[in-house]
Amino acid sequence: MSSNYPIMLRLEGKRVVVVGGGKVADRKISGLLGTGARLVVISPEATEELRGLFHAGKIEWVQRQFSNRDLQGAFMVFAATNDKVLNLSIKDSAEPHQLVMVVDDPEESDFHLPSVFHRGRLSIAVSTGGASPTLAKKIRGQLVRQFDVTYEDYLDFLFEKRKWIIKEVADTALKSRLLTAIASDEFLNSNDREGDFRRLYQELTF
Ligand SMILES: C[C@@]1(CC(=O)O)c2cc3[nH]c(cc4nc(cc5[nH]c(cc(n2)[C@H]1CCC(=O)O)[C@@](C)(CC(=O)O)[C@@H]5CCC(=O)O)C(CC(=O)O)=C4CCC(=O)O)c(CCC(=O)O)c3CC(=O)O
Ligand SMILES: NC(=O)C1=CN([C@@H]2O[C@H](COP(=O)(O)OP(=O)(O)OC[C@H]3O[C@@H](n4cnc5c(N)ncnc54)[C@H](O)[C@@H]3O)[C@@H](O)[C@H]2O)C=CC1
Repeated sequence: MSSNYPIMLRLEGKRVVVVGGGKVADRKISGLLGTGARLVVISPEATEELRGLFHAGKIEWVQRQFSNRDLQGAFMVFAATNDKVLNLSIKDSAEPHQLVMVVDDPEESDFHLPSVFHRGRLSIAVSTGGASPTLAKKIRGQLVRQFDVTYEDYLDFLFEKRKWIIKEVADTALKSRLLTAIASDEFLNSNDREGDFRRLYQELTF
């Protein structure tokens, strides 16, 4: 069995087409909100949530059955209807470069989704490779407790400090010591990260 290759996609401005407007389409769309993708749902029916998103201008809803031309210009496609034959034919009519997920056929899909949560810049994704989405969800629940909201501010601190270190510190040994130090539990749990960083920098440079 070949292994899957995890990546973090930047979808800003890209057309993402979800065919179907049921519970599964709904969950896929909610994971895509906030990515900046141009979200298009093609389906004669849609859930309450999807209708709400359409009325709020967050998604486009083409209220009719799927037609092959809907795939034009799509970067990513979810074949998420309750019609297995149609879902497969959507995959068949896509261009080879389009990323297609067939929600009821993992083997025919170019990708599948992990169970995800975000703490600001930190994203944690769990995948069981199709073995058990339920287990992926359960493991996510365990990690949510372990990686609490503290990480949100902490990641912002790391982001800013790392940018500063890369720009200001030329010495590679010092750079590496600083980057290692700020990624420690001491900084995670500190009440005064800025102060601790100043002190550490002084210790190491004077
Ligand atoms: C292959 C994959 C492709 C894909 O990405 O869709 C896929 C496929 C299928 N899912 C099915 C069922 C369920 N999926 C969920 C939930 C989630 N499914 C997700 C991902 C994936 N699902 C990919 C594999 C990920 C992995 O293995 O790690 C999550 C993680 C992410 C997301 O959807 O955003 C999200 C949890 C999010 C969260 O809350 O954290 C639940 C539980 C629930 O709803 O509570 C059930 C019912 C219980 C059960 O079956 O376990 C069926 C059977 C349909 C049928 O019975 O016909 C298929 C089709 C098949 O397996 O053939
Ligand atoms: N990958 C995943 O995470 C999961 C996948 N599934 C699979 O996903 C399928 C869909 O599940 P639900 O969303 O619960 O079904 P659903 O019955 O709630 O929704 C199906 C949707 O497809 C639309 N549809 C039907 N024919 C269409 C057409 N010709 N063109 C456009 N839209 C059309 C319907 O209007 C409806 O909105 C199920 O059959 C199941 O096998 C189920 C659970 C999880």
